[in-house]
Amino acid sequence: MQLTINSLSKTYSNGVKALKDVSLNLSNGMFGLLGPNGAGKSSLMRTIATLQEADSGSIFLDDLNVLQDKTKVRQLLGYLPQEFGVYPKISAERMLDHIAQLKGVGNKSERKELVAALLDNVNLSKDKKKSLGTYSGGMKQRFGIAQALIGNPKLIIVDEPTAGLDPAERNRFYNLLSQLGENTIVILSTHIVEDVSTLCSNFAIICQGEVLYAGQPDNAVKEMEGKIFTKAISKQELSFYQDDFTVISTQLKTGKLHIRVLHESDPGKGFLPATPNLEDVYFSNIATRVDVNTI
Ligand SMILES: Nc1ncnc2c1ncn2[C@@H]1O[C@H](COP(=O)(O)OP(=O)(O)OP(=O)(O)O)[C@@H](O)[C@H]1O
Repeated sequence: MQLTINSLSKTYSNGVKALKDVSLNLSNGMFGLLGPNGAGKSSLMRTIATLQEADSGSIFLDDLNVLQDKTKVRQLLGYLPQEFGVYPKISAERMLDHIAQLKGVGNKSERKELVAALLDNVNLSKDKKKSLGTYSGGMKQRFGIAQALIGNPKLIIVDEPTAGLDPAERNRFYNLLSQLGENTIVILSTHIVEDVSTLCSNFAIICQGEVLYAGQPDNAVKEMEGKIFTKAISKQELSFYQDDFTVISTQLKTGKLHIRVLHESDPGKGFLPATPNLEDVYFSNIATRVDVNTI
């Protein structure tokens, strides 16, 4: 399948331009949509999920016009929104059975089998009788994936799923997501660079409603080779370095400020060459729009 987004724009009634001429091409596999808070990720996800209108532009899932044929799109869609409410007193098993019924799985024994397979898939079988209100953040997210998988969706959208998960739960969630990508388009919206480097074969960086970069994580990192340099400085010197260099990240460690700069060639002045990573790609792109130095 192919998801083709062409020149999509959206301005909210308060004047915020959430999407500005966004164009992206997605194929089967995991696609990371990376951007800071307020970048426009959720606006894009909600538009693809047919939950809100765009002002202009088009989205096609193969030949299907997403912005017009909403009912057909919803039959192919699995959506895990950023915030989703659960009925606290109902068990995961009963809730999944109910959602499966709503999604048209009428036969009771078929539903039972489906729910058991889903619970097993997201590793919640042993907790299936517990009420959803007692679930941890990670368990809720895994339940969210289970409900999104009902009906064998061809397009799965997960909006910032790992925010707030502890490392073990995040790993469990990564493992679950990485099994999904092969025959479906999975769009993972996140502000966590590690989510993309761990899971995604393709990604885009979005900031202030615009796509700043689209490509493969490995290639993006390769393009940075020989251009990232690091130096430990005192905190007071930062503004001086910011005047002369593109400082893309700062990290305070044992009283020293470790800065990373983007520079076409060795800047000298005590800088050391550094091995680039996806965070460098991310910060060097968004540094053109927002202040990335947070001390
Ligand atoms: N319904 C709305 N009405 C007005 N402005 C909105 C609405 N929804 C979002 N915005 C604004 O649009 C911009 C993009 O928001 P959006 O939620 O799409 O970004 P995001 O990348 O998902 O951010 P976050 O990671 O914080 O969820 C922000 O400036 C936000 O305040």
